[in-house]
Amino acid sequence: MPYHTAHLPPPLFVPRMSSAIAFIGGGNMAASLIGGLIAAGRPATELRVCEIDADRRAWLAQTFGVDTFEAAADAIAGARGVVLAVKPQQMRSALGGLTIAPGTIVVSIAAGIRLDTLQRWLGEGLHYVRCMPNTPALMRSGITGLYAAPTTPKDARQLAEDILGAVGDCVWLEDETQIDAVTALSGSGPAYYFLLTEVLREAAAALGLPADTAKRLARQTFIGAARMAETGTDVALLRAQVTSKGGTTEAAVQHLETAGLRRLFAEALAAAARRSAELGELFARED
Ligand SMILES: NC(=O)C1=CN([C@@H]2O[C@H](COP(=O)(O)OP(=O)(O)OC[C@H]3O[C@@H](n4cnc5c(N)ncnc54)[C@H](O)[C@@H]3O)[C@@H](O)[C@H]2O)C=CC1
Ligand SMILES: O=C(O)[C@@H]1CCC=N1
Repeated sequence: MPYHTAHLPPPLFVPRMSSAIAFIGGGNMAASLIGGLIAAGRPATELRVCEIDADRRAWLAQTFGVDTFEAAADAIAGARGVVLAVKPQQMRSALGGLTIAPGTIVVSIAAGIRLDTLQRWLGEGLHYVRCMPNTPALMRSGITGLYAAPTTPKDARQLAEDILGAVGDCVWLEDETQIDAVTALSGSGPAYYFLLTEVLREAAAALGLPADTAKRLARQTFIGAARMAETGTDVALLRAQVTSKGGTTEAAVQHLETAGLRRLFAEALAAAARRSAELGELFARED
């Protein structure tokens, strides 16, 4: 001890608040989030991933320069935030026997797993945020619905928003049950869009266009239309601008309306929301 400090008491140990974020599950959604966080300026050294698949671990380490672990306990040690990013059906076993330090922020992106279930599995003393992102997160064009109980501290909400905000927009929800509707709309939504693209290109091919040409036209039409919607102009107005009185669009739209397109989508979204709630019930019954 240097001479001039010899008479002083030893310094108090003040633990430095870790800024590390650990992912449990390093699949598609985790990779999108990790890519987004790194692009947003978070050092790869602050990110760790627990992934059971060895090839995937190697890919994650090579692609992002993050530390990877086979055991969740090693990945989460000292982390400030833990992102739960395994499939819902894999969650229970991924979290089995895991003890997360009190005060840690737990951000779940799993479909259909309620906060009360997570709390029962992982215990109290943690700060939970439930999120529903979507796959355009890969292009940093995602949108995520987030919910946290009113008592959740601001810094926990902020960390969740930093993570999901790195890959797109964030929308806070007032009630956890709204996550079911978010899952039905934006969570599953990219699939509806891709399905519509498939349906349109098949229909155009049936009208006599070469398959490749139909594919190109269908894809670019949606991309172009999405860019127009991105300006913020109401899509109903954009639709009206395409729809000439007595013209071709009117003929098609009238057919879709009469055939019950709106009802079909209302039923489809209701089915997705119902499934999300059902999964919530199923997982709530798991020990
Ligand atoms: N794919 C989507 O459109 C969306 C998915 N989600 C949610 O995101 C979560 C992840 O989904 P994806 O990335 O699509 O799945 P994924 O299958 O690509 O990734 C899951 C990863 O977890 C790994 N894994 C499985 N068990 C593990 C364990 N015990 N410990 C460590 N790693 C383990 C798997 O090897 C895999 O790499 C799911 O809960 C899903 O509900 C949320 C929004 C959209
Ligand atoms: O299909 C699913 O269950 C997940 C949730 C939203 C998108 N994919």
